[in-house]
Amino acid sequence: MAAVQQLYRFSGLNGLARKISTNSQPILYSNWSSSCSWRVRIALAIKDIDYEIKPTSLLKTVSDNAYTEEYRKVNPLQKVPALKIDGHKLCDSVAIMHYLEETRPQPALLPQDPVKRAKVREIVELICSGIQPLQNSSVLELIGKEQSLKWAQHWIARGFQGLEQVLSQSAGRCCVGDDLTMADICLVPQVRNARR
Ligand SMILES: O=C(O)/C=C/C(=O)CC(=O)CC(=O)O
Repeated sequence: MAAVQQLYRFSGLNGLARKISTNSQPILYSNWSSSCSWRVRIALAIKDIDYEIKPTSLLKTVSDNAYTEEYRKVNPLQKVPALKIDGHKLCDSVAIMHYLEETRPQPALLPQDPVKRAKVREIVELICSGIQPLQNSSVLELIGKEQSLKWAQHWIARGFQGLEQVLSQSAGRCCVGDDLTMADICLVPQVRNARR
């Protein structure tokens, strides 16, 4: 699908190579394996916002990890992503995407049409509330090794079955019509989660 290829180009997986420059540049606390961090990297790339990336490990044994007291001041839930931008500190990938959309409207990540906007939000919600939180690493750790694969597969399969039904009505080249939106930004990292 052309849109998916486009998103991979936008993914910022090569974000580590981004140069660190002035203080006024946004700072993204991100982890390569975090699908939520990936959403924000895609949004920043689509909107052509240059930023500094702070790789934030999810392993307590590695320095610059998310479980330090220092990072707790950045994100009280000690999750990635977090974005420092315009003198503010923002957490939660969906809230960050909306902030970017409202402060830097072009290229738009939401359609103009209210029905299409609602559909984008429905898909975002389906993925970001209905799938991703149920299969993220902190939840799977609590479920335990024996049950975690079955658990993750169950919620991912259930979510994608619902999603496919929604997309059969809404999609063109992208999730809603032919233009890239927040829905596509959330879909691609979730597909990667499902495959791994
Ligand atoms: O910012 C969010 O929307 C949610 C973040 C998380 O749940 C942490 C995380 O990185 C989980 C993941 O993407 O694998």
